Amino acid sequence: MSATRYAYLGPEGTFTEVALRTLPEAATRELTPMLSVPAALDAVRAGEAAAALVPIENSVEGGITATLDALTSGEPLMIYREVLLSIRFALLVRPGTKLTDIKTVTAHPAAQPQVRNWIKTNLPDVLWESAASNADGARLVQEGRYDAAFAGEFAAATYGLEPLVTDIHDAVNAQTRFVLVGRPARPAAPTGADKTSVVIWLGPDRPGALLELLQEFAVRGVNLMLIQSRPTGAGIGNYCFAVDAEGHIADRRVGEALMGLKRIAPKVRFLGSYPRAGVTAQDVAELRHGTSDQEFTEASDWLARCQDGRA
Ligand SMILES: O=C(O)C(=O)Cc1ccccc1
Repeated sequence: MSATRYAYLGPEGTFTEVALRTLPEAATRELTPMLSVPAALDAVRAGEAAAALVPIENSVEGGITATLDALTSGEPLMIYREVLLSIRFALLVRPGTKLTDIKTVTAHPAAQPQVRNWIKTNLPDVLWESAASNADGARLVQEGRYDAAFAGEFAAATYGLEPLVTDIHDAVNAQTRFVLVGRPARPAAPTGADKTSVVIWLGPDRPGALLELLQEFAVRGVNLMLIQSRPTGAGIGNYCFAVDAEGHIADRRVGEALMGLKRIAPKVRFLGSYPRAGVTAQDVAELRHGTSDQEFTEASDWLARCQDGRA
């Protein structure tokens, strides 16, 4: 693999590939499908790919744990972009298969909570087995290993299948969030609508430790967009916390919150500051009045004037 390639969760025909192709820079890169999220991230760590696009969160069940864990452990990596994609599944079958023929279905584990009700209504006795990705499930149906796969309708042609049912989605407006991950480097400059991701280890049992963590953000008016606990692997009760916060590490209040965390937590891993998908700087400014660096500077100048008797 060449170091300029972008890796992604493959094989060909995943939602991840569709998400990757929405990035303008993907048009100039060779795109290399990988069999799993850890394999895609390891290709980046090994310098075999410049970056990898992987699914990290969906609006139905939250964090995609395999991705969070692969970012939390191993050689550090950083997130440089995010992509949001609305997800609709199709039930892909070998040509000629009818709904009544289907005894087994497959897809990526993150697909299951998004189609569970549909299965209950339409295929109540079916056996579900997980696949490495939705396109991998389609490939397994082509091979005859399962009767049907939930995947993007666009994957049908690649695997010689046909969409028996389309537009399957238990939750309205189900979205999946993907992140473009590279080796650590300076984050892109703030855009005014940014997100910062960190993982925080709080150490052995200490009453109020999680509250202290949250306070570092709350007292500075930093909004949190995701907090997910993950086992550290060191036994029952040992967790770290993956946190997404609004803002950029170069924003004063976000930088100060991270410094606060560094002081109270035994270990903090900075996973990057990057532009938010689907939100503009104007949206953020309207929603978060009083939190920009400029407003901080004005308030601090006013305080200095008060202290000097010049207010
Ligand atoms: O990209 C894919 O096709 C995947 O397998 C990951 C996934 C799973 C569920 C919804 C969106 C993406």
